[in-house]
Amino acid sequence: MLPVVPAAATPPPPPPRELATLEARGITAWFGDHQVLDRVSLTMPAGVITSLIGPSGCGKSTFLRILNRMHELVPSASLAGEVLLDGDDIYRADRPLTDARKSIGMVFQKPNPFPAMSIYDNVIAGLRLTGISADRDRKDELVQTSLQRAGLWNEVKDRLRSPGGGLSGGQQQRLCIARSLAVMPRVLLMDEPCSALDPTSTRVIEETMLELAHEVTIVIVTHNMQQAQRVSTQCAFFLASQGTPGAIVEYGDTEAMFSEPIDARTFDYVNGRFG
Ligand SMILES: Nc1ncnc2c1ncn2[C@@H]1O[C@H](COP(=O)(O)OP(=O)(O)OP(=O)(O)O)[C@@H](O)[C@H]1O
Repeated sequence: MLPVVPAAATPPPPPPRELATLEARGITAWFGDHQVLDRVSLTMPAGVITSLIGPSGCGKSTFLRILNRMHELVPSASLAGEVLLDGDDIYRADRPLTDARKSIGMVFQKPNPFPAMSIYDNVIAGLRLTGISADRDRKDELVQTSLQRAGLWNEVKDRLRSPGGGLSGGQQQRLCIARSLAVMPRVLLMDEPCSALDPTSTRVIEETMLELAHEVTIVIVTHNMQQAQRVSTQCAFFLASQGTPGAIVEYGDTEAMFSEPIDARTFDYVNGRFG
Protein backbone atom coordinates (compact mmCIF):
# COMPACT_ATOMS: atom_id res chain seq x y z
CA MET A 1 0.00 0.00 0.00
CA LEU A 2 1.26 3.49 -0.88
CA PRO A 3 1.84 5.89 2.01
CA VAL A 4 -0.71 8.67 2.33
CA VAL A 5 0.92 11.97 1.36
CA PRO A 6 -0.83 15.25 2.17
CA ALA A 7 -2.07 16.91 -1.04
CA ALA A 8 -0.81 20.40 -0.26
CA ALA A 9 1.52 21.85 2.33
CA THR A 10 -0.40 21.06 5.51
CA PRO A 11 -0.31 23.98 7.94
CA PRO A 12 1.30 23.26 11.27
CA PRO A 13 -1.33 22.73 13.96
CA PRO A 14 -1.68 25.58 16.41
CA PRO A 15 0.05 24.90 19.71
CA PRO A 16 -2.09 23.45 22.49
CA ARG A 17 -3.68 26.25 24.46
CA GLU A 18 -4.21 26.49 28.13
CA LEU A 19 -7.45 28.34 28.68
CA ALA A 20 -7.45 31.12 31.24
CA THR A 21 -10.06 32.64 33.53
CA LEU A 22 -10.10 36.39 33.99
CA GLU A 23 -11.63 37.79 37.14
CA ALA A 24 -12.32 41.43 37.98
CA ARG A 25 -12.85 42.16 41.67
CA GLY A 26 -14.32 45.38 42.99
CA ILE A 27 -13.25 47.58 40.07
CA THR A 28 -13.86 51.27 40.66
CA ALA A 29 -12.56 53.72 38.06
CA TRP A 30 -12.17 57.46 37.68
CA PHE A 31 -11.17 60.01 35.07
CA GLY A 32 -9.91 62.85 37.27
CA ASP A 33 -12.60 63.15 39.94
CA HIS A 34 -15.32 61.74 37.68
CA GLN A 35 -16.11 58.24 38.93
CA VAL A 36 -17.24 56.07 36.01
CA LEU A 37 -17.36 52.56 37.52
CA ASP A 38 -18.40 51.45 40.98
CA ARG A 39 -17.16 48.17 42.48
CA VAL A 40 -17.62 46.01 39.41
CA SER A 41 -16.88 42.32 39.92
CA LEU A 42 -17.13 39.80 37.12
CA THR A 43 -15.65 36.40 36.39
CA MET A 44 -14.98 35.74 32.71
CA PRO A 45 -14.56 31.97 32.61
CA ALA A 46 -11.96 30.08 30.62
CA GLY A 47 -12.96 29.27 27.08
CA VAL A 48 -16.20 31.23 27.26
CA ILE A 49 -17.28 34.29 25.30
CA THR A 50 -18.59 36.93 27.71
CA SER A 51 -20.46 39.91 26.28
CA LEU A 52 -20.70 43.27 28.02
CA ILE A 53 -23.85 45.15 27.13
CA GLY A 54 -25.45 48.41 28.28
CA PRO A 55 -26.29 51.94 27.16
CA SER A 56 -23.69 54.36 25.90
CA GLY A 57 -21.49 55.89 28.58
CA CYS A 58 -22.08 53.25 31.29
CA GLY A 59 -18.39 52.30 31.39
CA LYS A 60 -18.16 49.10 29.30
CA SER A 61 -15.11 50.24 27.32
CA THR A 62 -13.45 51.62 30.44
CA PHE A 63 -13.98 48.27 32.15
CA LEU A 64 -12.57 46.42 29.11
CA ARG A 65 -9.51 48.67 29.01
CA ILE A 66 -8.89 48.05 32.71
CA LEU A 67 -8.74 44.32 31.94
CA ASN A 68 -5.45 44.74 30.06
CA ARG A 69 -4.04 47.84 31.75
CA MET A 70 -4.87 50.25 28.96
CA HIS A 71 -6.90 52.51 31.27
CA GLU A 72 -3.71 53.72 32.92
CA LEU A 73 -2.51 55.19 29.60
CA VAL A 74 -4.96 58.08 30.11
CA PRO A 75 -3.14 60.64 32.30
CA SER A 76 -6.19 61.51 34.44
CA ALA A 77 -7.27 57.87 34.88
CA SER A 78 -7.14 55.92 38.13
CA LEU A 79 -8.69 52.76 39.49
CA ALA A 80 -9.15 50.53 42.52
CA GLY A 81 -9.73 46.80 42.63
CA GLU A 82 -8.03 43.73 41.22
CA VAL A 83 -7.85 41.93 37.88
CA LEU A 84 -6.78 38.30 38.24
CA LEU A 85 -5.61 36.17 35.35
CA ASP A 86 -5.86 32.61 36.60
CA GLY A 87 -5.63 33.99 40.12
CA ASP A 88 -2.60 36.23 39.48
CA ASP A 89 -3.14 40.00 39.77
CA ILE A 90 -2.11 41.71 36.51
CA TYR A 91 -1.65 44.97 38.46
CA ARG A 92 0.83 43.45 40.92
CA ALA A 93 3.63 45.97 41.43
CA ASP A 94 6.40 43.61 40.32
CA ARG A 95 4.65 42.60 37.08
CA PRO A 96 5.81 44.48 33.98
CA LEU A 97 3.09 46.19 31.98
CA THR A 98 4.00 44.17 28.88
CA ASP A 99 3.01 40.96 30.72
CA ALA A 100 -0.62 42.01 30.73
CA ARG A 101 -0.52 43.17 27.11
CA LYS A 102 1.04 39.86 26.01
CA SER A 103 -1.48 37.71 27.85
CA ILE A 104 -4.52 39.85 27.20
CA GLY A 105 -4.93 41.13 23.64
CA MET A 106 -7.30 43.83 22.42
CA VAL A 107 -9.19 44.39 19.17
CA PHE A 108 -10.79 47.81 18.68
CA GLN A 109 -13.97 49.14 17.14
CA LYS A 110 -12.28 50.54 14.07
CA PRO A 111 -9.85 48.20 12.29
CA ASN A 112 -6.42 49.74 12.88
CA PRO A 113 -3.78 47.87 10.90
CA PHE A 114 -0.64 49.81 9.95
CA PRO A 115 -1.89 50.74 6.45
CA ALA A 116 1.45 51.00 4.62
CA MET A 117 2.95 47.97 6.33
CA SER A 118 2.66 44.59 4.60
CA ILE A 119 0.10 42.02 5.76
CA TYR A 120 3.00 39.85 6.95
CA ASP A 121 4.61 42.65 8.96
CA ASN A 122 1.27 43.70 10.41
CA VAL A 123 0.79 40.23 11.89
CA ILE A 124 4.18 40.20 13.59
CA ALA A 125 4.09 43.87 14.60
CA GLY A 126 3.16 43.01 18.17
CA LEU A 127 6.14 40.74 18.75
CA ARG A 128 8.70 43.49 19.09
CA LEU A 129 6.35 45.72 21.07
CA THR A 130 5.83 42.98 23.63
CA GLY A 131 9.50 41.94 23.67
CA ILE A 132 9.09 38.56 21.93
CA SER A 133 11.96 37.55 19.64
CA ALA A 134 11.51 35.02 16.84
CA ASP A 135 13.68 33.83 13.94
CA ARG A 136 12.50 33.90 10.33
CA ASP A 137 11.01 30.38 10.34
CA ARG A 138 9.16 31.03 13.57
CA LYS A 139 7.81 34.30 12.16
CA ASP A 140 6.64 32.55 8.97
CA GLU A 141 4.90 29.94 11.07
CA LEU A 142 3.32 32.54 13.36
CA VAL A 143 2.07 34.59 10.42
CA GLN A 144 0.45 31.52 8.88
CA THR A 145 -1.12 30.13 12.04
CA SER A 146 -2.31 33.56 13.24
CA LEU A 147 -3.93 34.32 9.88
CA GLN A 148 -5.50 30.85 9.85
CA ARG A 149 -6.88 31.28 13.34
CA ALA A 150 -8.29 34.68 12.35
CA GLY A 151 -9.93 33.09 9.30
CA LEU A 152 -7.97 35.22 6.81
CA TRP A 153 -5.18 32.95 5.53
CA ASN A 154 -6.88 31.68 2.38
CA GLU A 155 -7.74 35.20 1.26
CA VAL A 156 -4.25 36.67 1.70
CA LYS A 157 -1.73 33.82 1.50
CA ASP A 158 -0.67 34.85 -2.03
CA ARG A 159 -0.20 38.52 -1.18
CA LEU A 160 1.45 38.61 2.20
CA ARG A 161 3.76 41.40 1.03
CA SER A 162 0.88 43.69 0.00
CA PRO A 163 -0.03 46.56 2.30
CA GLY A 164 -2.55 45.87 5.06
CA GLY A 165 -4.39 49.05 4.11
CA GLY A 166 -5.39 47.44 0.78
CA LEU A 167 -7.72 44.94 2.45
CA SER A 168 -11.47 45.41 2.92
CA GLY A 169 -12.73 46.62 6.30
CA GLY A 170 -13.71 43.13 7.41
CA GLN A 171 -10.38 41.70 6.26
CA GLN A 172 -8.54 44.49 8.07
CA GLN A 173 -10.39 43.63 11.27
CA ARG A 174 -9.41 39.95 10.88
CA LEU A 175 -5.84 41.12 10.24
CA CYS A 176 -6.00 42.98 13.56
CA ILE A 177 -7.30 39.80 15.22
CA ALA A 178 -4.35 37.89 13.66
CA ARG A 179 -1.96 40.57 14.96
CA SER A 180 -3.37 40.12 18.46
CA LEU A 181 -3.19 36.33 18.20
CA ALA A 182 0.47 36.35 17.08
CA VAL A 183 1.65 37.16 20.61
CA MET A 184 -0.31 34.11 21.82
CA PRO A 185 -2.67 35.86 24.24
CA ARG A 186 -4.75 33.82 26.64
CA VAL A 187 -7.57 36.35 26.60
CA LEU A 188 -8.87 38.47 23.71
CA LEU A 189 -10.80 41.65 24.47
CA MET A 190 -12.95 43.01 21.65
CA ASP A 191 -14.47 46.49 21.82
CA GLU A 192 -17.42 46.57 19.39
CA PRO A 193 -15.31 44.75 16.77
CA CYS A 194 -18.05 44.70 14.13
CA SER A 195 -19.61 48.13 14.51
CA ALA A 196 -17.73 49.49 11.48
CA LEU A 197 -18.43 46.41 9.32
CA ASP A 198 -21.13 45.27 6.90
CA PRO A 199 -23.37 42.27 7.80
CA THR A 200 -21.31 39.75 5.78
CA SER A 201 -18.02 40.78 7.39
CA THR A 202 -19.77 40.80 10.76
CA ARG A 203 -20.87 37.20 10.23
CA VAL A 204 -17.33 36.15 9.31
CA ILE A 205 -15.90 37.82 12.43
CA GLU A 206 -18.55 36.17 14.60
CA GLU A 207 -17.69 32.76 13.10
CA THR A 208 -14.02 33.49 13.78
CA MET A 209 -14.83 34.36 17.39
CA LEU A 210 -16.76 31.12 17.88
CA GLU A 211 -13.80 29.14 16.49
CA LEU A 212 -11.34 31.02 18.69
CA ALA A 213 -13.39 30.50 21.83
CA HIS A 214 -11.98 26.96 22.02
CA GLU A 215 -8.49 28.34 22.53
CA VAL A 216 -8.80 31.90 23.91
CA THR A 217 -11.12 33.40 26.52
CA ILE A 218 -13.04 36.22 24.81
CA VAL A 219 -14.72 39.32 26.23
CA ILE A 220 -16.70 41.47 23.79
CA VAL A 221 -18.41 44.84 24.19
CA THR A 222 -21.36 45.04 21.84
CA HIS A 223 -24.38 47.27 21.25
CA ASN A 224 -25.87 44.62 19.01
CA MET A 225 -28.25 42.49 21.06
CA GLN A 226 -28.50 39.84 18.34
CA GLN A 227 -24.72 39.61 18.27
CA ALA A 228 -24.55 39.16 22.05
CA GLN A 229 -27.03 36.29 21.71
CA ARG A 230 -25.29 34.73 18.70
CA VAL A 231 -21.78 34.67 20.11
CA SER A 232 -21.76 34.81 23.89
CA THR A 233 -22.44 32.18 26.51
CA GLN A 234 -22.32 34.65 29.35
CA CYS A 235 -23.53 38.24 29.43
CA ALA A 236 -23.14 41.21 31.82
CA PHE A 237 -25.49 44.19 31.74
CA PHE A 238 -23.90 47.51 32.77
CA LEU A 239 -25.87 50.61 33.69
CA ALA A 240 -25.02 54.09 34.95
CA SER A 241 -28.37 55.51 36.02
CA GLN A 242 -28.91 59.22 36.53
CA GLY A 243 -25.34 60.35 36.81
CA THR A 244 -24.23 57.49 39.06
CA PRO A 245 -21.11 55.51 38.10
CA GLY A 246 -21.52 52.40 35.96
CA ALA A 247 -22.20 49.09 37.69
CA ILE A 248 -23.33 45.62 36.71
CA VAL A 249 -27.09 45.23 37.16
CA GLU A 250 -27.22 41.56 36.18
CA TYR A 251 -25.00 38.90 34.71
CA GLY A 252 -25.26 35.26 33.84
CA ASP A 253 -26.18 32.87 31.08
CA THR A 254 -26.88 34.88 27.90
CA GLU A 255 -29.95 32.91 26.89
CA ALA A 256 -31.52 33.36 30.33
CA MET A 257 -30.61 37.07 30.42
CA PHE A 258 -32.50 37.62 27.20
CA SER A 259 -35.46 35.31 27.81
CA GLU A 260 -36.00 35.62 31.56
CA PRO A 261 -33.96 38.47 33.03
CA ILE A 262 -34.26 38.89 36.78
CA ASP A 263 -34.06 42.70 36.86
CA ALA A 264 -36.76 44.83 35.19
CA ARG A 265 -34.05 47.20 33.86
CA THR A 266 -32.36 44.32 32.07
CA PHE A 267 -35.70 43.33 30.57
CA ASP A 268 -36.29 46.88 29.31
CA TYR A 269 -32.77 47.18 27.87
CA VAL A 270 -32.64 43.84 26.05
CA ASN A 271 -36.07 44.57 24.63
CA GLY A 272 -34.93 47.91 23.24
CA ARG A 273 -36.99 50.09 25.58
CA PHE A 274 -34.00 52.35 26.30
CA GLY A 275 -30.35 52.79 25.39
N1 LIG B 1 -10.38 59.40 28.14
C1 LIG B 1 -11.42 59.82 28.88
N2 LIG B 1 -11.32 60.94 29.61
C2 LIG B 1 -12.35 61.37 30.39
N3 LIG B 1 -13.53 60.72 30.49
C3 LIG B 1 -13.68 59.60 29.78
C4 LIG B 1 -12.64 59.08 28.94
N4 LIG B 1 -13.09 57.94 28.35
C5 LIG B 1 -14.34 57.74 28.80
N5 LIG B 1 -14.70 58.73 29.65
C6 LIG B 1 -15.99 58.85 30.36
O1 LIG B 1 -16.21 57.66 31.10
C7 LIG B 1 -17.59 57.27 31.05
C8 LIG B 1 -17.67 55.84 30.52
O2 LIG B 1 -17.25 55.82 29.16
P1 LIG B 1 -17.07 54.46 28.36
O3 LIG B 1 -16.52 54.81 27.03
O4 LIG B 1 -16.33 53.50 29.19
O5 LIG B 1 -18.59 53.98 28.24
P2 LIG B 1 -19.22 52.90 27.25
O6 LIG B 1 -20.28 52.22 28.02
O7 LIG B 1 -18.15 52.06 26.67
O8 LIG B 1 -19.85 53.83 26.14
P3 LIG B 1 -20.09 53.52 24.57
O9 LIG B 1 -21.04 52.38 24.54
O10 LIG B 1 -20.69 54.79 24.06
O11 LIG B 1 -18.75 53.21 23.98
C9 LIG B 1 -18.29 58.29 30.19
O12 LIG B 1 -18.87 59.25 31.03
C10 LIG B 1 -17.17 58.92 29.38
O13 LIG B 1 -17.46 60.24 29.04
